[in-house]
Amino acid sequence: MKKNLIAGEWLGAAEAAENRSPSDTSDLIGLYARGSVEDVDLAAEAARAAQPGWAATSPQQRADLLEAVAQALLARADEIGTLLAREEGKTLAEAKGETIRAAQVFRFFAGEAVRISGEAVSSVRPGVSVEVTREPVGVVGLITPWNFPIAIPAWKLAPALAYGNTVVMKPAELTPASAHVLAEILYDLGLPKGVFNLVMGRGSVVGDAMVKHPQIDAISFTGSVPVGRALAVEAARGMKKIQLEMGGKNPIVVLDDADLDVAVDACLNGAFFSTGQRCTASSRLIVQAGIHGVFVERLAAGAQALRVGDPLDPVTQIGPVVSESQLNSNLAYVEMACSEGAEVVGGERLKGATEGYFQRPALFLGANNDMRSSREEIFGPCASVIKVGDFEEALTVANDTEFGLSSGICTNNLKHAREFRRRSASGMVMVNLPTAGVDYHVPFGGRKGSSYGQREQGRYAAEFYTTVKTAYEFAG
Ligand SMILES: NC(=O)C1=CN([C@@H]2O[C@H](COP(=O)(O)OP(=O)(O)OC[C@H]3O[C@@H](n4cnc5c(N)ncnc54)[C@H](OP(=O)(O)O)[C@@H]3O)[C@@H](O)[C@H]2O)C=CC1
Ligand SMILES: O=C(O)CCC(=O)C(=O)O
Repeated sequence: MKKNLIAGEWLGAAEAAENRSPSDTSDLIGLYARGSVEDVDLAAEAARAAQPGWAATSPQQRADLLEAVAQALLARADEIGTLLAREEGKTLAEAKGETIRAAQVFRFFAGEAVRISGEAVSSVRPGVSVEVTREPVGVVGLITPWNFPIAIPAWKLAPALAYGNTVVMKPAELTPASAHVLAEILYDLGLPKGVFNLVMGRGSVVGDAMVKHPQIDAISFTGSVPVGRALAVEAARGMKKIQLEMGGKNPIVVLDDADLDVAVDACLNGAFFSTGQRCTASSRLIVQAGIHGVFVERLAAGAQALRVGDPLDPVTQIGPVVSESQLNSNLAYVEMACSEGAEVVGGERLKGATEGYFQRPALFLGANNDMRSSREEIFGPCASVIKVGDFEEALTVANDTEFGLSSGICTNNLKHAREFRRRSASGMVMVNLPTAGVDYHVPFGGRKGSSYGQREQGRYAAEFYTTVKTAYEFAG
């Protein structure tokens, strides 16, 4: 059994969860400890005890540690990428890319650790000086999803450690292996005990205990809207800081003047790569009438030509869906789109060489924005195609959603590109690019029902992982 890392020790558990590959259910990756409420207690206490010491380390020590993690991830990118592809199902190229991205995140925050700064401000009172500084929040709880099993832990953990916090982390039970490797790397690098604690297990047990724990000061969560909302209520009860990254129903507008190749590539990539299992996936393709016919023809041909299969086979472009329940949910949305009047192309379950959860990418043609299949996040390889008359209608439809994570436009018209960037009600806007696939060093997050609290990633991560102190001094 792979064990939890709590207070610097590897601790087993009474129960273990099987980690099986979604592309081959006979491939048992391993048994992973299923932690308990008591494990959360131990981890939170250990993190609390370790926090003052960790905050007192020099920025250079923390930077060196984060840089060493980056190097370890890079040195093992092939091995970790293969493990990640096996446990989550994204292709080997995507999984290796994600591992490298995790390393880049650690390297970025190694730099940030030595750049923590404040402000000296003139007081309005004579003889008084004012200084604004940043301090760690304390103990942070990180609850991470299955769709980016190493990058999301990395972009929560690296800033947490860089700014002097200690951590209790719970990865998704579907994909604990990548997070476990991260824990092994930190352990092998000799991180002081209690600074980083890994508690694997069920969200309803471990995650729930984390958000309720009095020794955990802040929670950073990525996952579904219902769980995120429930955590926010619980965090408010305990007066904890909280940051939520949740769903999306991200639009790409394709205008008549778009470069057809660029638009088709952006939509295929945004909608279907990583099996559509990205909160930034392009799930609503909003297409102007003049280009609609030729665009749909090219898009449908492209979607049907995508090679679905074993993520470890280098020719595969689309891996399996992550789990049977997610596949069943996707298939129900395919049926729903059909019964709502859309013309469905693809979307059926595929038989692979192995027993896995393979699904052909699905397009819901002739959809409108009122259909449930166009409004609810599916989180699979499914995209609605919605025809519109002009730019204004496209923008209105794009913004007509309870979400607001990422949005995109394909156009060669500078005025429309600029207008879209200005008036899109989303946290991230892409021009001639897929809505998914973001840089690691700039803020990530959305508006409306997609996100809550401060932004993740880049320098903006400091807003969540630090707290500001304003000090006044009278020099006499
Ligand atoms: N924004 C995003 O990137 C993601 C969005 N999603 C959306 O969520 C849907 C369902 O996916 P799912 O994995 O079930 O998402 P969840 O929100 O259930 O899971 C995300 C994380 O939260 C944990 N969790 C679950 N329940 C609780 C709880 N009561 N208290 C604290 N933590 C909890 C999970 O643990 P565990 O899984 O171990 O039980 C996991 O670590 C997807 O179809 C998709 O729409 C999913 C993943 C990522
Ligand atoms: O699009 C990306 O690069 C990141 C997506 C993401 O963070 C997510 O799906 O949770």
